[in-house]
Amino acid sequence: MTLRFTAPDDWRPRGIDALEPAAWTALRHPGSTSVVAGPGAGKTEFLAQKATYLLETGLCRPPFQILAISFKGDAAGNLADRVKQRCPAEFSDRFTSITFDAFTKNLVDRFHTAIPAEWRPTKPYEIAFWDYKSTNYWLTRARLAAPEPWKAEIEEIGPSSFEGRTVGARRMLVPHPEPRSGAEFATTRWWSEQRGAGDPSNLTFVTLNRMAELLLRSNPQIANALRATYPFIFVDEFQDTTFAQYDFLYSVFRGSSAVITGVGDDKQRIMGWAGARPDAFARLEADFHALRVPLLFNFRSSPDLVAIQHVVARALDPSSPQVVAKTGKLIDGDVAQIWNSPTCAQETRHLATWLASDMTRRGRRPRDYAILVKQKAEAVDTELRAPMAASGLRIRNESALVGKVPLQDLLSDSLCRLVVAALRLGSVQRSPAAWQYLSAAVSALRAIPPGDDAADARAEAALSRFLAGLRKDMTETAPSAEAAVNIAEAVLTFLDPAAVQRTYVEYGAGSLLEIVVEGVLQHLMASATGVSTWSECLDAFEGLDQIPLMTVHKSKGLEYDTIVFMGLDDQAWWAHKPGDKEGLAAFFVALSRAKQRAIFAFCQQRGQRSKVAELYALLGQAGVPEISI
Ligand SMILES: Nc1ncnc2c1ncn2[C@@H]1O[C@H](COP(=O)(O)OP(=O)(O)OP(=O)(O)O)[C@@H](O)[C@H]1O
Repeated sequence: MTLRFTAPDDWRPRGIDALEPAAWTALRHPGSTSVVAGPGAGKTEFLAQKATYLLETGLCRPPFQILAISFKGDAAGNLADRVKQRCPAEFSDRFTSITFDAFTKNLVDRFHTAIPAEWRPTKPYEIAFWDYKSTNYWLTRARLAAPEPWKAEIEEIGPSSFEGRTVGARRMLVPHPEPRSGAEFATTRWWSEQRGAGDPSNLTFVTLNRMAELLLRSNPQIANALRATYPFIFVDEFQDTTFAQYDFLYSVFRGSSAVITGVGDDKQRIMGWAGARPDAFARLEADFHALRVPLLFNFRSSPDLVAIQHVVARALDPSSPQVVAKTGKLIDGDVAQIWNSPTCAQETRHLATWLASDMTRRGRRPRDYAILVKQKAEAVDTELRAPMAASGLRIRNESALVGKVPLQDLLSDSLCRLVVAALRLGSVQRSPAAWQYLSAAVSALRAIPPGDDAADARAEAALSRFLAGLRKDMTETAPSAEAAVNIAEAVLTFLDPAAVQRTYVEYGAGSLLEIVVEGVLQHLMASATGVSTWSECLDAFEGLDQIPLMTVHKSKGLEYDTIVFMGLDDQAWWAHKPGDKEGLAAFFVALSRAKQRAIFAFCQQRGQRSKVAELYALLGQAGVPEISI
């Protein structure tokens, strides 16, 4: 098929009215760019437009591709969807949107035998997730095993930052030198144990990042192939780039003709504990000669909320520019409030009744709201269930793990979305969006070349036959955990896991697919229990009528009409110290998820507010009223 390209000067944004002038500068700049902009500036949208521009103008022409790297699966999926909506398939199929972890894992899986033997893991290997407690225990053991002079240094290493900072900042070398410090001793031991202590190897994603960097450093021909495939690299949320991830980009693309576009906001840097570099943008500008372009619009929040955000933004960075709100205010009364309640029972009861009445009064859906917490979403989940139920509402903890995968990540996973689309089509006669999504995916899974209409028609006919059978089964069988497993397995067999693995780059040859399948089955079984129709089961699966509850960290990149931040007190913010930028940034992230309204709930029974006094002072400075509940 011959592609028709648009002349760059004639190209216009797709799906939105316009781009702000600075966004045009960043879009057209031929070299690397660092696009720094506040919340709601449309950074993700900018990447979707830039991808469309490069593909449709032929500045990125076949066989070259764009590699877009995000940190979370839902962000990667969201960006891929936006590009698909904005540009035709013959262009968008050269846009790869993937998480950093999936990308590096995929390289390790594909080129396993090219990893130097000293560090090569078993095949297959397991994915390891370490929590605070077990990392702490591991560090204690490492300290006891360490030579005397290094024990004190290892004792100083914090369990939360060990992987991100200590391990992530070091390269795997061949031959690996003898450690010269406590940090090197602990790092080498960490890798050696993950690789070799058991069979199979048990690797964390940071270790996989490091192995991928080693793989490419030791195999210039693979690195060259990667550079030749992807002349354009996008990185979303660039402020969260870890030492390990930045070093991967540096090692592979520095000195090549690769054009890197990093977008992000230093004021939303809340991943320092996980190893995010404090100087990611500065490094991009120095190492890749990136042009810095600030964006100055906010498309998300109403003007009054943007004014409150600006007070917090200035506390984080006194040079923060005043941004222009492009969305109007749609509510009456305060756009932000602090609620002060004497007891937890009083607070949760008030919240539930207020949510129910606000939803009715404004004709809003549960998913227009989000309850945010600093941590321990499970505890708030337990506390809120009964009062919410009494008001006819349900909440769901999106941070909860389903098997090995957080619910939020599961729902945005490609395979999970395909299963849901098929089950939706099995439970109702018509769902054009689900059909379109599924039939396009089936065509990709069956590897049908673009333009082969006869093969497409055959694949569609097979899909229709499969769905007719599925619909019959779902009509004849009432939802139950057992029935849910049976129908999900039928869908998975039809999709063909091997084809899924070949088609979706994130699954590579490793265990992610199994983790997702296990999560889908487990969550579907739970959703099929206590409902009378399959549609209700799928609504429960997707949480359509449930108010999401999540940590601030999980809320990054998302937006809601109204956010309620619960637990703005010393107890929930136990680690916060006045002046701590990362805590203030978390507060800023929470506040800036709101389109129309932000509520901060303080309960006297939960804790004091001396450590967090500065956050209340900022709200006071911004004119946010405090209401007694
Ligand atoms: N040029 C534009 N015109 C109209 N709406 C836009 C434009 N760009 C973005 N939007 C909308 O504004 C909202 C915020 O965009 P987006 O999520 O891309 O912001 P962001 O900069 O990534 O925000 P954050 O850093 O807070 O996650 C979205 O609803 C998006 O659809």
